[in-house]
Formats: sequence, C-alpha cells, structure tokens
Amino acid sequence: MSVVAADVSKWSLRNVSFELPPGSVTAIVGSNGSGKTTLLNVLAGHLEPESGHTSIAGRVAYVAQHKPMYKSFKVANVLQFGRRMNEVWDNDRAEQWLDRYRIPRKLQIEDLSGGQRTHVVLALALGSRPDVLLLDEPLAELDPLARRKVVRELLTEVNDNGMTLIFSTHVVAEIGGVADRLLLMSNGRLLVDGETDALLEEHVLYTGPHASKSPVEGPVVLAKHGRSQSSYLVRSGGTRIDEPWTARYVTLEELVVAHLERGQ
Ligand SMILES: Nc1ncnc2c1ncn2[C@@H]1O[C@H](COP(=O)(O)OP(=O)(O)OP(=O)(O)O)[C@@H](O)[C@H]1O
Repeated sequence: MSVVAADVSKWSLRNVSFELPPGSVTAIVGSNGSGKTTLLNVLAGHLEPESGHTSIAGRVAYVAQHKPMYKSFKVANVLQFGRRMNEVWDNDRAEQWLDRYRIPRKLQIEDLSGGQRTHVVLALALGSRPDVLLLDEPLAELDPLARRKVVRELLTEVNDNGMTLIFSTHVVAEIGGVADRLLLMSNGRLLVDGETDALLEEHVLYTGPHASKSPVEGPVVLAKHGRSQSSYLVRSGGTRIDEPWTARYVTLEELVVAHLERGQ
C-alpha cells in the first residue's frame, strides 16, 4: 500500500516515478538544481506537472525552502492564522513545538533568527496534523544540536502518529539512521529509489589488480582505475570474491557520490 505515488514530468523533471508506504521517512537527495524543490512543489500541489500525476492520501503540509511567512506577523498571529486556515488544527501540538524551542510569541517574524523561523513553520505545519509532511531542506538554518533534536522530534511524530515524512537535503550525513528510503536525483532524473538498508546491502566495492572488466556479475555503478589497481562499485549484493580482490560494503555517502558521479 502506498500513501504517496508520483509519475511526473515538469521542466527538468523527467519521468520521475515512485511510491512511498505510509509511515515512511524518505530523503530526497541530489545535487544543486537536480529537481528536489520542483518535485516537492509538484507533490504539494503548488505546481501542475506537465505530464503524469501524483496522488497523496490524507492531509499534506509543506514547508518550502524559504519558509514564506508574513514578516509583520507576531509568532502568536502565525498560530491564529494556522487555526483559521486549516480545517483540522491542533493548537497544543503547535504550542508544544514552540515551547520546546523557547520561541517568544510576541516577536515579529522579521525579528526572529533563521533557526527560530524554522521552528515557527514546523509548528505551523505540525499543528495542521498532516498525514504527509513535505520539508524542503528543513535543517539548513539549524545549528548541529538543534538539527539532532528536530530530527528526533520529527521521528517521534512519525512513530507516534503514523505520519509520512519526505524531506530534501544535499547533506548525506543528515540521512544516516533517519531516512528509511532514499530518492536520489540528478539532472531531473531519479537515479536511485529504494530502502536505505537494502541499498547499502546491495552495493559492494571490489578492489584489486588493474582490470578492464568487473570481477563479478552485476551492474557496475562506477569503475575507477589507477596505474596498478582497479575498483568496481557493483550493485550485486555479495562480498565473496577470490584473492587478490577484496570486497567491502560502502557507506551511504560513498553510494550517493558514486551514483551522482555516474549520473553527471
Ligand atoms: N520556473 C521555472 N521554469 C523553468 N525551469 C525552472 C523553474 N524553476 C526551476 N527550474 C529549473 O528546474 C531545475 C531544478 O530546480 P530545483 O529548484 O527543483 O532544484 P533543487 O534540486 O531543489 O536545487 P537546490 O539543491 O539548489 O535547491 C533547475 O535547473 C531550475 O533551473
């Protein structure tokens, strides 16, 4: 069963097609201009796809990259706005989020720091009790401690309320232990779509003597050759190999970089 399904083209998005299960946490990763924001805007219904369709079951909340809010509003006004604009509104949930990060209600949005503004939009989004929460680079303006705390709190929302979370980032370190699914994009194309753990088990790096051919069967993601050594990153799933070749699993960062290098 999927809660989010998409098969869309728009500007530079080319036939991006995937389905996500309810309660999943998906990271959309890709280089600058790869289409992450466009995809989130299409999913949120802010942009019409040129072709294809999307479907999302339930209520959607979207926190856009630049966190648009009325600058002259006080924080308290933002919550009132949320109450008026949303059919379903959980004020306690929004207030709790603001309390947690000690956001003064009397300050105007323009007087808040970038990180404080992030907390206000997250409170607004969570107050609407979304089934699906879309976040475009949500952690960009937060300090490292706040990042960890926000990620932990968002995962609690996922676990406790069955919310489905989709967030974009180009910082791969933000995904480890957080995202159970990965959508990797380059130049508007979806290069990789899968469960993070399964992807890590499938990708094996073989290193050995200079060789013009991979030592194992399976699709080669990236081959590199030095003067006397070759390495092949293969989506094969096995680490058995004859000497002098060695095999090891790769990190998520290595996996992402290899696919991006290949997709250039
Ligand atoms: N209104 C538009 N008309 C035409 N092309 C657009 C429009 N908006 C964005 N694009 C193009 O779509 C591509 C993807 O942009 P998008 O903002 O989705 O990338 P991104 O992956 O979010 O990048 P970043 O990581 O830099 O935020 C870019 O090449 C961009 O120039």
